[in-house]
Amino acid sequence: MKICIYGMGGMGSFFKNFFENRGYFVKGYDVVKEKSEIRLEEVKNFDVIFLCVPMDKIEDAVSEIKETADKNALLVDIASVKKPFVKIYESSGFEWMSIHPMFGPDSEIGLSNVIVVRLPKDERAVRIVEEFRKSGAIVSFLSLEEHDEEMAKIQSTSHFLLLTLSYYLREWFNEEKLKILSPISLTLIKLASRIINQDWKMYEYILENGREVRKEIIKAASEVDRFIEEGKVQELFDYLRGAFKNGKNTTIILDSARTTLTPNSLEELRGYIKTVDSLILRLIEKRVDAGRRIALEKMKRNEPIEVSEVEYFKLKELTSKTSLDAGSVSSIFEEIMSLTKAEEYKVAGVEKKVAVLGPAGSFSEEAALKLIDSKLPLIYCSSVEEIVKAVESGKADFGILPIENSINGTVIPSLDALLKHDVEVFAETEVEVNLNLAAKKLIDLKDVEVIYSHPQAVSQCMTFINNYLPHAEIRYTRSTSDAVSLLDEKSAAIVSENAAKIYRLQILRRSIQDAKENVTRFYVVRRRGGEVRGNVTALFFGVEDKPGALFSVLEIFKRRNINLRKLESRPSGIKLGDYIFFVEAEKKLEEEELKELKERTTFYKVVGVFEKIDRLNVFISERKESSSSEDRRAKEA
Ligand SMILES: NC(=O)c1ccc[n+]([C@@H]2O[C@H](COP(=O)([O-])OP(=O)(O)OC[C@H]3O[C@@H](n4cnc5c(N)ncnc54)[C@H](O)[C@@H]3O)[C@@H](O)[C@H]2O)c1
Ligand SMILES: O=C(O)C(=O)C[C@]1(C(=O)O)C=C[C@@H](O)C=C1
Repeated sequence: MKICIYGMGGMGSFFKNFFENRGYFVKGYDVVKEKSEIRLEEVKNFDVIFLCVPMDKIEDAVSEIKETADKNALLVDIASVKKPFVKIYESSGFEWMSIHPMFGPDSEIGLSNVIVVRLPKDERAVRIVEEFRKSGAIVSFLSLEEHDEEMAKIQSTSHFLLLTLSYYLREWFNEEKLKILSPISLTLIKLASRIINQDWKMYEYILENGREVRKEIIKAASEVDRFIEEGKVQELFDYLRGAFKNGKNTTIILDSARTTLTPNSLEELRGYIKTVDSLILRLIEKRVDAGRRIALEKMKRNEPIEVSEVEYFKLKELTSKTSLDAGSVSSIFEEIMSLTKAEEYKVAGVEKKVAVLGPAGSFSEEAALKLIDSKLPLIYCSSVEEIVKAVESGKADFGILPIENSINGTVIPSLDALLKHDVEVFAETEVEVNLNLAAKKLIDLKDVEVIYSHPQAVSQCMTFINNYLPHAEIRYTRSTSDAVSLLDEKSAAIVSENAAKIYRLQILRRSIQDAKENVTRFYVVRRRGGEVRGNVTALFFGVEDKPGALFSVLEIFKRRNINLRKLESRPSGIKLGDYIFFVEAEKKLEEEELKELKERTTFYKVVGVFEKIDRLNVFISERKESSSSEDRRAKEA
């Protein structure tokens, strides 16, 4: 979906950033050359046109668009009132949708209201609404007539009252008066100034739309006056409380109004910073509170607490909005997000975090689910090295990495990461691997032009591919579930059943792996220093480059009657032909054996002594037993 923003003023720039940050191709056109990124003729290359010109320019803009744009383009109207423009859109020949963003260009989308006034049966329109919803906006629906009626009550009233207030105070008010204002009057005056200093034409449309309402307000003012004159203020308050119940949480509004002032002396500047600091603190508390509620929702949905893509895009968006040093701004928000996550983990009862290979639907996730039964503690990493690093740095308490598959053998990147980094293998588990060919829709195998998957998964399915998909091109991805994001109508992915379910794919063929008995073994790693259990030792060692060097090490195991489950060699990375060996010895090696190893090797590194496990405790003890206690906790909170 290519989006053209037609009119790159306040709202136009807002929508350009909004869609660009969500990965869309967006370009802006404006009559003012400096603001324009494309020429008018290029508007024809776009399939959605957001009309962001002032209301008095809508008619001209639609005529211009009619001359140039593709007739299949979708027009998006964002005007503040609707009735005056319906005919223009209806006669334009374009499909059109109409929304009203109930916020200004300087606002944040989260919890902002977006009113959908006309939603055609068009995939693009639905997608636009979905983007708002996904960004935390509150989306409501009103008909065209209802919209203008409601806007008279909503916008015409507040603008009329603020204009009336400033009109009344016009001769009295000056900057000196700021020193004696109350927080409420300061807030109102600041809001009035905001309106007065914007484009009057937009307000003219809005105020005109509220002709009846204005008369009613004047009447209401004299009724309120009568209550006061007759000594019935309590009655007035009681009466109004019926409708306006909640006055809490308003201190932040009043304190924020003070941050719009300009301090002068050093003392005032320090006072200003104090107010800002306390606002930041209160806002962080509110943010953490929202995180706690998110955690409850994640518990219900069994979703991980940590969502690194959300964090990544958040930091990207935040740093793009400021001229402050991007690194410092990122660090501050990373810290704030850590605090939020720590509280989320507390609410969910997660004591230990677990790094797995992502994204969701990978076999590593399946191994984790087998051991933990919950996705809450999972941190999805994009490579096995990232898993090991997460454990090494303390970001995760445990890491689950594939070490060996019954068909493909050793997972080399896992070995390399274990050699390079300092973590301890303390457990292992096995997962049966069932691979399926899946696509976005049910298609014939002969129509599959591309197959996406992880190299290991592909090599496990070569017989099937050679027999049924010899014509298809194979493209490798970082994980089986990563393949899903690349799918189009003519491609298929080799994925787990879990991934097919998560990503709503159609399974074209089940169990396509060569050997029906297909098992992957996973290591569970932690930082060094935990209690040692089990009787298999995993270790690396190096030997001198001379005849019999490897034999002399293996001789130790033979003589001591220690069976080796595994023997792998990896290039040392120092010079060609120089190798490092990895073994799994079926014994917890003792001092004596290690001493002998030391004598016959150039180096050795024990990566762990491990046992087979089928549970991994990661929740605080009281929560461990059942998911019904999880439900209870969610309800209590
Ligand atoms: N500003 C708000 O708070 C707000 C809130 C909700 C909805 N809206 C609606 O958004 C629309 C735009 O408002 P705004 O505040 O962004 O206006 P704006 O004045 O900030 O920007 C309008 C832009 O349109 C350009 N323009 C004018 N005529 C043009 C033409 N014929 N072709 C191409 N570009 C042209 C101008 O150069 C300017 O850059 C209006 O319909 C308004 O009702 C505004
Ligand atoms: O958006 C969420 O899912 C949150 O839990 C909030 C939040 C955050 O602090 O911003 C915290 C954890 C996630 O990793 C992403 C974001």
